[in-house]
Amino acid sequence: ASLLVLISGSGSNLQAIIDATQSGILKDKAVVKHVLSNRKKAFGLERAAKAGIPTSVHTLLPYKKEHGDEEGRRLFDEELGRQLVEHNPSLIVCAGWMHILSPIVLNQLSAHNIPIINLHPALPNAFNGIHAIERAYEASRQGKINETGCMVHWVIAEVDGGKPIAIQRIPITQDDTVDSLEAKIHAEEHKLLVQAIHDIVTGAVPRP
Ligand SMILES: N[C@@H]1O[C@H](COP(=O)(O)O)[C@@H](O)[C@H]1O
Repeated sequence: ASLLVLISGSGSNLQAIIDATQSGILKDKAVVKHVLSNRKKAFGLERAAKAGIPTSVHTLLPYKKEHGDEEGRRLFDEELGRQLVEHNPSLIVCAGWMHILSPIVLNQLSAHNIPIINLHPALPNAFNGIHAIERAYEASRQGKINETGCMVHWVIAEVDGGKPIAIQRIPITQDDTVDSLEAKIHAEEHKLLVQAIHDIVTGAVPRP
């Protein structure tokens, strides 16, 4: 199976996928065909280059500058969808991709039957959107929750709202700090994402 990975930052989850395709559970089952970032400075691009994986950068700002916010975003999304379809991967993986995928992009992908998944550092419908780890930590300090987690889900237009594929619950302890909680979540994410990709490309998890 060919994977196209979307990133915006450090790429530690991309690295977990690359390692798994080279010597882990994805060996001979999947390859990372291309890495696309919406940020030029994303360290994940260096990780991909080091692994010999083709990369590209597609940024929103030039579109906004030339066409204004709304039209710029629409044209950015249309071009993003066109590029993703052109690569024609078996599966698109959002691994730390921080741009909301609009129906403009998702409709192009479903028209070409290309499935897309996302990784989110919280449990389903608990802390959708940004700063999920910090918000979970704050809620735990207020005694509202004592666990959080991470999930891999199918992408739909509702941010982090798609059907979960895999979930990992993570306890929040009294002596946790935001940093220790973040470290716990990232460690689990690396395993959960690789396992979810494995289960999709081997057919253990049916496509939506
Ligand atoms: N959306 C969130 O962004 C983070 C990306 O980490 P990295 O893969 O860039 O290290 C992950 O925690 C992911 O859940």
